[in-house]
Amino acid sequence: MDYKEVYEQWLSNPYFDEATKEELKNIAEDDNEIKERFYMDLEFGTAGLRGIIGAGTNRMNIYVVRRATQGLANYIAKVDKKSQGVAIAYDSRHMSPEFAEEAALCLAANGIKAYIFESLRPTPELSFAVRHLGCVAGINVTASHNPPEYNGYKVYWEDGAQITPPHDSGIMGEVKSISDWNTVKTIDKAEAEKAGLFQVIGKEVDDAYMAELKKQVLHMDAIKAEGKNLKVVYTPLHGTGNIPARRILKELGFENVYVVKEQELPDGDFPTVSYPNPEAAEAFELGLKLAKEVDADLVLATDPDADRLGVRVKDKNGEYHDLTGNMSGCLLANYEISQKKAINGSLPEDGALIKTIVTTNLADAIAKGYGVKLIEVLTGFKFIGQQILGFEQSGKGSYLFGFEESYGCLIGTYARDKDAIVATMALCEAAAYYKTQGKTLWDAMIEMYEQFGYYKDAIQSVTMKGIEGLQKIQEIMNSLRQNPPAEFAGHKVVAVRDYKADTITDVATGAVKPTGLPNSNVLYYELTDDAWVCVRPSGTEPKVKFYYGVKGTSLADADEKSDIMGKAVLDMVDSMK
Ligand SMILES: O=P(O)(O)OC[C@H]1O[C@H](O)[C@H](O)[C@@H](O)[C@@H]1O
Repeated sequence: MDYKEVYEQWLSNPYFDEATKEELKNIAEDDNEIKERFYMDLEFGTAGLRGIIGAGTNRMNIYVVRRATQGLANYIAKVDKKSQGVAIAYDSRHMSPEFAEEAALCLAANGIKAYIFESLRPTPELSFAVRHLGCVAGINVTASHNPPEYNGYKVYWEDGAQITPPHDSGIMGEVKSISDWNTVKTIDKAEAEKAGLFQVIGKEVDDAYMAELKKQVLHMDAIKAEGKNLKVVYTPLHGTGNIPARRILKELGFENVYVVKEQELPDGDFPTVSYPNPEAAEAFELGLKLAKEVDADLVLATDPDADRLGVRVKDKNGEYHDLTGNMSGCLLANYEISQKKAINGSLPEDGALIKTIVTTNLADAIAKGYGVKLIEVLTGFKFIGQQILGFEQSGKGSYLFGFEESYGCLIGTYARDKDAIVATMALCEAAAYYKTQGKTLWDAMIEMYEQFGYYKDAIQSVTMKGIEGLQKIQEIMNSLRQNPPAEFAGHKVVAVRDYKADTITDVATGAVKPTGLPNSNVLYYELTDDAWVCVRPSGTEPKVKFYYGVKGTSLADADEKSDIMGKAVLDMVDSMK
């Protein structure tokens, strides 16, 4: 069926409600809009479904949510795990509670018990809840850090991580095979409750989650000594972090937590930011203003579903420094690994630090420095979660720390997705610990660079929206594959990794070896002088991402090299637009 036919079907099928039809009738004269909404079904990307809220198969609405849930229910029935139930959470976005309830009612109609949170909760708490309640799966209605017009649907399996093979293709296959909307089930809420298939959850899971976070503290002594002195500015960016982040800090003894008032309460319009992403400088504008007023040691911002944490830290001269996800991830990796070693006397023989392929090589240097294994996975925290499961199943491997450049990390294994609440806690703990030694977090950062090398990494993203944008992104990837660059900013390409073709080609010898990772549309250039460039289409936003990294001899040298590399990357992007 072409997009026009699908559009007509939505208009004529009694299954769809009148408001949806009205919305669709209003675009009858706009062929391009009809095409954008119906030329494809919304697909699972890096982190589940993500799309603009509205009517259409390529949009987020109750029908797309129900169909995805019916596919999940069919898969759960197939693997014979219906009795375990499914946990459901949602964030502060428009339609999030509605979509969550639709998902719960679809599951209930399929005889699967839904455990649905009473109000908004962070993504990591959902991941924890799946494990805690012994559910077979989890659903989180969130579009993470995307702009306000978006919503999304993340799916978790019983280990608490977002779905990876074989469950991802199994579930997606079930969703795709639903062609008749009338096979998508739902029931009344009262009926679902009566049948014991709709259970509201809240406090008990919250308390258990908090208890797990507290178990991750390494230096309660430092918190006791400095918790009352450390000044922290925190913003939940209108999302889910407000209550849990403040609760954990308060219960541990951090007395000076200043919350950015204008961004404290949940609001799906995200009125103070155009883009609620801690990677964007604007997310910190109000936080930094408050930090200067109260002379805070650090500024923390969690994204709307509180799985990612952005960080700014004050140095001894009172200047605030931006920490990228690579920097804060390494700072925490170094703190966690060094202190576990100090406290336990040694690290587990099979301890591992896990990062994604687009994450800084400083992580490799840290792992090497502590003699622990470094594991690289594709982009997506789900692949870090998958490694933890692998350790459990094989009995080999101990998880030390895992992080990504995009501000996600996890301490401990109580959850299997990145957790900005535990990261908030650990950064405050690390700040308290370094304060007991007369150091700031920025001092610790510089010490780490001195020990392991001045690595600097950055990213340039180019937004290309709609069908045309998608094609353009494919053209960029194709053109790079056909004409491999020989150098970037004077750094020669030593090897080309093509994760789609599963090849690593040594440029000098022509020798080819496999990447060792699943297929993915990613190109990675290993360059001379420890530099690198990587290109991949985003799986959550209409963007192509250019990541790059350099290694300098000092902070200033790394900055300069990074600027030059950034310019070379931008020139390349411009020439391809
Ligand atoms: O780069 P994208 O595909 O848009 O994904 C953006 C981010 O999405 C999730 O948060 C993943 O866990 C991250 O690994 C990823 O960096």
